[in-house]
Amino acid sequence: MPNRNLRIKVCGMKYTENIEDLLLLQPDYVGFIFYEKSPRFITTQWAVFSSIFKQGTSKVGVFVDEEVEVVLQKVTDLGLEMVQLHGHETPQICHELKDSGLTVMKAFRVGEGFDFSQLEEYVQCCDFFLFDASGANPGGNGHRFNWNLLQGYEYQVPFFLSGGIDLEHLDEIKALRLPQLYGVDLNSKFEIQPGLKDVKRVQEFIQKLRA
Ligand SMILES: O=C(O)c1ccccc1NCC(=O)[C@H](O)[C@H](O)COP(=O)(O)O
Repeated sequence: MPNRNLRIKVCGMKYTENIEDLLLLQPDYVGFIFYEKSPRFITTQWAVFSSIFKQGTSKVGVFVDEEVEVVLQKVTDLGLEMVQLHGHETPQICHELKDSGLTVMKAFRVGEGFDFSQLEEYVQCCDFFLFDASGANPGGNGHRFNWNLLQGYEYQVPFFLSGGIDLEHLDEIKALRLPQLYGVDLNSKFEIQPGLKDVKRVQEFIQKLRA
């Protein structure tokens, strides 16, 4: 069976009109970067954003080694449905966030020699994992990693595939046979500039993935 039902997360959105255009495509998740060093760091007034979201698309806050209190405050203020932790957050931090009722996704950078057993202590406290590539920044590097390495993943926690995903990878993604693969995460390869997505290219990806 081809991977037609994969969820779509579009990450690093920044501009109101661009978000409105994207929402017409009904992505499952839209990610906002709350990491000041990222060129996708969200600076637009959130009040504008929160009013344009429709049912069916979840707002994801992406944090890097942020204080739990700060994360929780953002969740409350902005109505985030999920938090994506992209730093060195411990299982304890994930537990704290999950115990407060949040959906938690922990990101890991996968490369040669990646030890999947380190995920064991995250299994109980994460709803999702996100597998990304390494790079100079904690995320949004536009690099792919060797997806064959994911054959070594043996836990039940569903995961998002991430890292440099582009239109040219569609066939390969559809052909992946990874039982826990839940969704794909699109970011820099679909950008006109950091934080501004080429919505037509995202649309092409979604249509072709579902076709
Ligand atoms: O996108 C960022 O600038 C970013 C910065 C710091 C932490 C996480 C970040 N992005 C998180 C994501 O979920 C990205 O979509 C993921 O890293 C893949 O990005 P890309 O390689 O550009 O497709």
